[in-house]
Amino acid sequence: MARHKRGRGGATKKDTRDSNKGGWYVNSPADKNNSAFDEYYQNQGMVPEDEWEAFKACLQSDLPTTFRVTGSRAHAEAINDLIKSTHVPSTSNVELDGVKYPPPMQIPWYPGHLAWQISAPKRVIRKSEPFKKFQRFLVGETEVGNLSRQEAVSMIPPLLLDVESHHICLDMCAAPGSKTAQIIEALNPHHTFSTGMLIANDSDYKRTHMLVHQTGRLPSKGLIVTNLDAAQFPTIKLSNGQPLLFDRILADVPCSGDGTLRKNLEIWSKWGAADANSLHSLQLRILLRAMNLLRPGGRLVYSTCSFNPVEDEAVVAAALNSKPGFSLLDVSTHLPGLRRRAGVSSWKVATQPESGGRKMVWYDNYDSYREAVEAGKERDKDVKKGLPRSVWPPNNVKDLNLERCLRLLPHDQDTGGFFVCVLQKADKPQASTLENEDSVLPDVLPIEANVADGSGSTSLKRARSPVVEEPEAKRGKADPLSAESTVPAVTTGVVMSSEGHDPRKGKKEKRDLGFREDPYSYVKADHEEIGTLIDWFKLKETFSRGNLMVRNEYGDPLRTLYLTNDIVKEVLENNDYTRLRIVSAGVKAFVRQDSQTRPEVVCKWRVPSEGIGEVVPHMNEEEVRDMGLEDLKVLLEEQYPPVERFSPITQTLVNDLPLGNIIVRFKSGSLPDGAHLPMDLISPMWRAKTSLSLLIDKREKSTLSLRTWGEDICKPGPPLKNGAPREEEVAVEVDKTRSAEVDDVRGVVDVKPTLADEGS
Ligand SMILES: C[S@@+](CC[C@H](N)C(=O)[O-])C[C@H]1O[C@@H](n2cnc3c(N)ncnc32)[C@H](O)[C@@H]1O
Repeated sequence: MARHKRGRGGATKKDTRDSNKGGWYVNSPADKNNSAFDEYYQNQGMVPEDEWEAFKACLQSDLPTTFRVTGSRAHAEAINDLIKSTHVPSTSNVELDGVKYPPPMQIPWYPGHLAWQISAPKRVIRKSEPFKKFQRFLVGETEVGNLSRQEAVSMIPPLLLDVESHHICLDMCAAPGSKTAQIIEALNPHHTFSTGMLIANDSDYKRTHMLVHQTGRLPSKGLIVTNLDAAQFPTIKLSNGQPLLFDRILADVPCSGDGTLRKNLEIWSKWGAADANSLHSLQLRILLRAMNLLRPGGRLVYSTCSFNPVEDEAVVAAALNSKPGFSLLDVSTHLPGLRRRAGVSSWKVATQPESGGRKMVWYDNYDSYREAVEAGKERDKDVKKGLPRSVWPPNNVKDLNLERCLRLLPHDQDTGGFFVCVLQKADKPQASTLENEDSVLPDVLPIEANVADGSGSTSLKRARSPVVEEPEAKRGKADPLSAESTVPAVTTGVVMSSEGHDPRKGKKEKRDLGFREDPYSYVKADHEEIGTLIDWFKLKETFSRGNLMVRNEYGDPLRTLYLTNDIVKEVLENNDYTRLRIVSAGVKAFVRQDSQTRPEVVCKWRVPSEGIGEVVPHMNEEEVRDMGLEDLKVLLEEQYPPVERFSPITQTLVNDLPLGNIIVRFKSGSLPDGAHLPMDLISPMWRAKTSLSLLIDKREKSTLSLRTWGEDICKPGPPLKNGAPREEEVAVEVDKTRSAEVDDVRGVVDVKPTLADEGS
């Protein structure tokens, strides 16, 4: 693959000049320049000539920080109001070295004005006290899931997906999960019980744990995280034997990422035409698989953070031509206030062959490219494998309504660059739907003849042998383009024997023995432990006691009980979890409090803070105990305050309570010391023999304190004695449970998003 030489830690000017034989200077990231990039996009014409300077200048400038107030929380509005009433005024008159900087501004096109942009540069944020305070607020609220740092343009695809609470959704390339979070929010709007599901998938195992981490801030009983190649996403079976089809699919595919040049500076030096060319096939295979998995009438959003038509319109055009019954949806009236450019219907294709000194070579069409390949002007391996015909505009390109695609150019609204479009599947099932899809050739064999024959026909033949360049780095072990790589149906389930023997079929199904996650099984609804916690928390009939799941083969409630909804249960019970490569499912609803071995503790389970939203709505109202803001102060100031430290009302209340986990509500209000709790707060608390403690971790406590008192009033807890927690040290147990989550993920502890991922 023709590429610019890449320095290990970022190429220096000298390095790159030395490596440059044909006059293609690759600059250091600091230069924010790449002449190949300029030539390529100036030739594409999608940035009008008279806007080139503005486009380029914007790309070379720093990207503003943007974030969203998460929408599924009842208190999203309260948090938004807090920003408006406290932080906007406090940052309104910031001046540094004679320059005035604006306060955070609401992004005009984001629904409910729940998204914000900070234009002040990082240097100013670091130096100015009001911005520093705002930054601390942002970090804390992001940790607890009230805010999500995300690039503005990256917020668009989930908004166009139009998710409702009953939808069955698939996020095919989901990590690190900023769009996944938006889909979860849309599935769980304020105060409604969602019956929908989201499968968030990524082919990179480590990155699926970023997803688990990210979605842990927005717990949902309708969530499954999987680790599969999206282009071969398996057919999921339902209990009636039918395949599961999705109402909504997001294909936010891997891409060359030149739309992120403002924050991923290393792309300046690495950029080359070959990257987009090599990604085209994978992107197309992912999109085609998504189309097969969509239900008739369903909606599919395809997006990239690349400007390149080869990764954008070319993929969409080839997909539309290959699958009848799909059309591009006109979303021009959606998201008013968002400045967007129409998708293009003509584009050019270039390569940068090494033999030509990496000079850009333009090909008008597939045939001229093949001639060059045969004449030895391109790479030797291109004789067998090279660019597919689908990277060029098809002859019927004008019939495809590609202008309905959206391209976001940075200088329009001071954002990153992005491409997005919405595909709608016709209501009536078409010939190539899921039922027969598994038996046909893999989706992206290069597409022959008809597209380029001028007929304008949407029917396509498959070529006999693949002529598709596949990015080596992205390719899995099995070549997905080979005829053997049909998409496997997942038919064995957790109900079957561990050997994967399917009694219905009388044949053995292969399991993925290399997949090292623990199994999933449901605890019997009449299990004694379930009965104990139903009695203890006074859970009503509305609580689905049959939907508590554990991570062991036998359904034993040993350490953690996860709650799922019915559709997730159906998927888990009818499909082999190793074939689906399920990394996590549901929400952590109950955790065993093992240090509490006293006989007086009737129920040894507690609700972790992530389970509160799913458990509390099913409790009898009187089981949620009210406490005052002054009690909250005591609980934050001390880790295990003795009962005598609390208000007389609270002392009377707890004296009547047995030992164990109780759920408390602190009413919104104010204190004479200036504290203000803007919304009711429901939290798990442990009633020990002589003390009380909040069952939330230190970071959550600090954030709560910052929000309510404007400062961190939490004091550090006492050190452990020989590692053994005392009865009062329950809060330490809370943190230990978090490390147990790391055990669950089997050694994958590197879950921090990289710079490139942030807000992608
Ligand atoms: C652009 S990022 C997705 C960003 C994500 N949607 C978000 O909003 O946070 C592309 C992701 O695709 C994943 N990926 C690459 N090849 C894939 C494949 N064949 N199947 C599924 N995921 C893939 C990468 O690991 C990467 O996490």
